Amino acid sequence: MGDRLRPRPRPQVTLLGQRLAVIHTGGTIASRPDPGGPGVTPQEAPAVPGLPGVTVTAHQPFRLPSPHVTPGHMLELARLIERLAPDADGIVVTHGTDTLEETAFFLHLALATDTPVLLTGSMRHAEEVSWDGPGNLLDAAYVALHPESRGRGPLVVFGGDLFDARTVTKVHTSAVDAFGGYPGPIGRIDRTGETAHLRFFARPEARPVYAPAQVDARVEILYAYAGWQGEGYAEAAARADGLVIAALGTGNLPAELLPLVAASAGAGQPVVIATRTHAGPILPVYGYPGGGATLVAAGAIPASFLNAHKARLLLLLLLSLGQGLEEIRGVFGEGGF
Ligand SMILES: NC(=O)C[C@H](N)C(=O)O
Repeated sequence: MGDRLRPRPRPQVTLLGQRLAVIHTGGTIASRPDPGGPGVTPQEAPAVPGLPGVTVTAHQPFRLPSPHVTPGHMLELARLIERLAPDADGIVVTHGTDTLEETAFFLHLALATDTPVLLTGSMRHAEEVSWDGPGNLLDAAYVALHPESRGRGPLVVFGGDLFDARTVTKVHTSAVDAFGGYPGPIGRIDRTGETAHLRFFARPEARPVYAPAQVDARVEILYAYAGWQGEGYAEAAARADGLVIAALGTGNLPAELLPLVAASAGAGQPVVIATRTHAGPILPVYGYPGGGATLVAAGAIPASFLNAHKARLLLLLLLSLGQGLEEIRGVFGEGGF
C-alpha cells in the first residue's frame, strides 16, 4: 500500500495533565430567569463539567447578553486569549449565540495563536429541562484539548458540529441546532463515556492576522430591499469611514444606488457589497444600472462569501489599521481572511 493510502494513526485526546482556560462572557449559557425582571438574563457563569486530570482555570472579562457585545469587547477578549494562550493547551469561550459568529470571526482575524480556541453557548438556559449548555461546553473542552485542533484558528462547536469562523452563522432563532452556514460543518465531535470521537473534514488554511491596537473606525451596514431608493445612504456615508451593503442576489442594487456608491468610492470611502441571500459569492454578473458589474466598475468592493456583518468586521479592522481603499480592495479580492 502506498503512503497516501495508508491510514495515519489518529491521535487521541489525553486529558491527564492538560491545561484548559475557560473564558465566560455571558449569553444564555450563563442565564436564568431574572428574579426581579421580566425575562431571562445572564447571571452566573456555567460550571465546567468534570474533566478528569485537567487543570481548569476560569476567567470572566465581562458578563453580557451577546447583543450588548461590541468590537471593543472582542478586542479585550482577543488580548486576554493572547495572554492565556502560552500557558494553556486549549481555550474555550462561552458566549451568547446572537453575535457569537461575529466574535468568532473577529478572533479569527485578530488572533495569531496556534492554541485551539473553541467558542460555544447554549440555546436553553440553566433552568430549562433541555439545557444544552453542559454538553456544548464539554464538547468544546474536548475539541480544545485535542492535538488535531491546533493551528486551525478559532472554531465554533454547537450540537456536536464544528464550524469555521468565516462561514458559521446562526440559522435558527430558537432550535437547539441553531448554527449552520455554507458549506457546512468542518468537523464533528461525539462522546461515548469519556471517549471523544473527533473528526475534521477539512484542513486548516493560512490566515493573515489583522490586529489593530484599537478598533476606532466606524463602519455601518445598509440592507437592500425592493424599491430602495437610497434612503439612509447619505446619512450613513456622512457618519461612517466605510459602508457595507447587504445587497440582492449576487450583489445587485436598485439603479438609484449606483451614483451614490460611485460617489463614495470616488471620494476614497470603501463600500463593500455583501448579499442578503444566505449563501454564495458576490459576482460582477449584471450590467443594468445597479447590477453587480456596474457597482464593481464604479469602485465597490465585493465581499466574496462573507455575510454583511462579517464583512463589516473585516472592514472595521482594516480601516482601524489605517489601510486605504486599494489595500482593502486587495484583501477582499484575494480572499485574505
Ligand atoms: N442563546 C443565546 O445566547 C441568545 C442570547 N440572546 C444571547 O445572545 O446572549
